[in-house]
Amino acid sequence: MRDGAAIQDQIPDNHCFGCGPQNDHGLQIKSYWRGENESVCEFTPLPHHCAGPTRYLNGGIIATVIDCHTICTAIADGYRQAGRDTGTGNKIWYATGKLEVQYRAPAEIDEPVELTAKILERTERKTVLSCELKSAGRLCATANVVAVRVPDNW
Ligand SMILES: CCCCCCCCCCCCCC(=O)SCCNC(=O)CCNC(=O)[C@H](O)C(C)(C)COP(=O)(O)OP(=O)(O)OC[C@H]1O[C@@H](n2cnc3c(N)ncnc32)[C@H](O)[C@@H]1OP(=O)(O)O
Repeated sequence: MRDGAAIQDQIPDNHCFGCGPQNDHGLQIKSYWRGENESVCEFTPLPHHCAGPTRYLNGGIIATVIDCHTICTAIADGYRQAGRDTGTGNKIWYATGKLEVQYRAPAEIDEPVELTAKILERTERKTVLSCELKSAGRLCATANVVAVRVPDNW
């Protein structure tokens, strides 16, 4: 279950490698709200996203999709807290202040990965989130992320 349009398709001017619709060479992940404080994302790896062994997903790609899914969730939440639809009015941006990933099991390269992010805490300047990444139903990575609000000229 997921709510509404993809968060990334509502955030303007995003050229990020992991989540920017404007980046033709990027991963272009898509995240969706699932209720008030939770969001989900499904990403299908390509063969060249592999680790050393070709059957497993590269750890940097795992960190990137977690980073982008959680930061885009923080951005969309910033708009929600301001009482606006995502992407409307003055731009709201967050950058990654902290990204702590624990790799618990290898993720299969030929299976989609499923991410679930949860907002744990929010203040004026930062949003703290947790994230789980699963592959074929198995928990492969967990993360703690601090998203810090940054100005438009960051
Ligand atoms: C136009 C902008 C575009 C932005 C890109 C969007 C692309 C779309 C999505 C892209 C998706 C991909 C996204 C990417 O890849 S973003 C690219 C990767 N990230 C970076 O390059 C960030 C580089 N760092 C900075 O710019 C600054 O250091 C930041 C902005 C992070 C903080 O700046 P500053 O130091 O001035 O902030 P502050 O001192 O006022 O603190 C504010 C609050 O934050 C808390 N805190 C700070 N750091 C940390 C930390 N390390 N751990 C824990 N907490 C931390 C701090 O305690 C305080 O909390 P509190 O004490 O108030 O409770």
